[in-house]
Amino acid sequence: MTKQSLQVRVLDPRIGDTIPLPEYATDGSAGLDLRACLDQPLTLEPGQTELLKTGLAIHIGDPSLAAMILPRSGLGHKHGIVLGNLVGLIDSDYQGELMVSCWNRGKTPFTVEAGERIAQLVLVPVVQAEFELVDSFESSDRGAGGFGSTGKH
Ligand SMILES: O=c1ccn([C@H]2C[C@H](O)[C@@H](COP(=O)(O)OP(=O)(O)OP(=O)(O)O)O2)c(=O)[nH]1
Repeated sequence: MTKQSLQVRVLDPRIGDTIPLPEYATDGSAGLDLRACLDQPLTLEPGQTELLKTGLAIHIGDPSLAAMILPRSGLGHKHGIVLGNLVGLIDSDYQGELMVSCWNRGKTPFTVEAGERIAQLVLVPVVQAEFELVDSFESSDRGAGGFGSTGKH
């Protein structure tokens, strides 16, 4: 499998030392685990949202690519720790620190430890649209029917 080269800057000396660089957990993993680059453990109370540093910057560079920050399933399902922005979109020209908005949507406090895996980063292909203004569309099977128009729900 061909891998996409990705420029990464380490912004905190602990990355690559006490906090591992992001890595794919298995050969088939789609996401790179992002870790919390914290000075001390941080307790998120129920309903609380905090923007957490990762200590890393990436520059994707190619506008036909982007990256998405997605929640980790176990953290979200078992502990209610998801993303305050639901999904983070990293533009190909962004060069700042990767930040993770952590939201405790659960009912109990959750403590994030320094170096803990808090989210995952997925590289995705992007096609930019160029508008072609038209007065009407060619007819299609669905037409303008949306939101449950094909069945009961
Ligand atoms: O979870 C996230 C989401 C975004 N970003 C960075 C990368 C992205 O390229 C930049 C801007 O994100 P976005 O365009 O979603 O933010 P905005 O609120 O629309 O602000 P802007 O005016 O900066 O576009 O912030 C993160 O580090 N983490």
